Amino acid sequence: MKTKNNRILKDKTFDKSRWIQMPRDVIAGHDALLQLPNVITDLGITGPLLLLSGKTTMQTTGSAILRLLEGRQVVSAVVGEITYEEIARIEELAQAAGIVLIIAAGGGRVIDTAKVVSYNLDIQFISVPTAASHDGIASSRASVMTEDGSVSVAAHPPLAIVADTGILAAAPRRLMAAGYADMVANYTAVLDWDLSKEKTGEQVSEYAMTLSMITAELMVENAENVKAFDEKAAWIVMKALFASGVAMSIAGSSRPASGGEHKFAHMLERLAPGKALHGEACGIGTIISMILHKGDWQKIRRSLKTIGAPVTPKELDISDEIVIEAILRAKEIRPERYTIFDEEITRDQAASLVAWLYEE
Ligand SMILES: NC(=O)C1=CN([C@@H]2O[C@H](COP(=O)(O)OP(=O)(O)OC[C@H]3O[C@@H](n4cnc5c(N)ncnc54)[C@H](O)[C@@H]3O)[C@@H](O)[C@H]2O)C=CC1
Ligand SMILES: O=C(CO)COP(=O)(O)O
Ligand SMILES: [Zn+2]
Repeated sequence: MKTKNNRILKDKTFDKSRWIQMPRDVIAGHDALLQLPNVITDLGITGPLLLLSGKTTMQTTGSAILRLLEGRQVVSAVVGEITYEEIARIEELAQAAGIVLIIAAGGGRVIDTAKVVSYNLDIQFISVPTAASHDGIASSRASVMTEDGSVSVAAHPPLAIVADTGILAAAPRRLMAAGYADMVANYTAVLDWDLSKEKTGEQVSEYAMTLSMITAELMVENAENVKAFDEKAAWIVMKALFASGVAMSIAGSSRPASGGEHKFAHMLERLAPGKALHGEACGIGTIISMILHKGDWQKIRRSLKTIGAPVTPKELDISDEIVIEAILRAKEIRPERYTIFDEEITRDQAASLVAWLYEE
């Protein structure tokens, strides 16, 4: 792994200064993908490119990108699960081909993989989301699956984002509903950060908290518009996903967008792999967390129901027992991150929390 001077600076903790990294170019809207060649030219990048995509998305957006970049040297690779092994495989490929820029076209896992490889090899990357399913599109953090569960690691934010609302609107509706739920999760993520400040003295960023909270509020206010799952809806959700990513970059951690509801979601993914999309699990975690915080959980539940995101384990084909287990074991994920799930919850309490999910 290369260690450049700027990496040393970036990783160093300064008492009185902060290093915030943000994307430089953001191109969003109808047919935005067609601008990709211009974006690369604008960035002044010449040399071999690496296109990363998923199994499905390589055949659609990935292929379209290869056509758009005809005449340039492009190596392509399909990314699987996001694990350290997979990251190492892509790093070897990038180094062997002398790659100067990565283009990540896919869902959250593809983009997170590119982010980590970009950071580790000090190569820039462009984020081309194919689904409005997560708020990692712009953030400088990545979530990596390990044997001990999900870990949040330092990564590069994209140098540019090319978000084509036509592509996002054409993706399965379930994906945009998941992105919506990942945003609604910001409500309880912020409440947990505040709770941790009170209980553990953790430092918070008021700016990051406010920005994160606004994105959640905008989602709830726009539930009826998002429900259409058209390009306008993609635009609304995309803007919020972007802003939430910026909140994470300001904070220098995923804290403003990931609290106990995310710890629950990561545990659920471990206990019932492949059943729920990340955002879907976070949505259910948010309802549970809001009940624990004694906040307006019905508002969260109503808004998720409006856009068709799941609000019960049954809708995800997951048993109530597994969800109870995920509530009780959420604290095992990132124990250093204090949230309401780290307070004492008995099995009976967890069971009644799950029962509340089914209440009309
Ligand atoms: N770094 C960060 O700040 C964040 C990272 N994440 C991470 O992102 C991941 C979740 O992202 P997701 O996109 O939900 O998961 P994902 O990357 O697994 O994608 C979900 C599914 O959607 C498919 N898909 C994507 N675009 C499609 C399209 N246009 N048409 C048809 N199928 C399409 C993918 O092939 C995949 O099967 C998790 O690993 C999560 O931890 C989530 C939020 C923030
Ligand atoms: O998913 C996130 C925000 O939506 C952040 O990811 P982590 O929960 O892995 O920190
Ligand atoms: Zn999330």
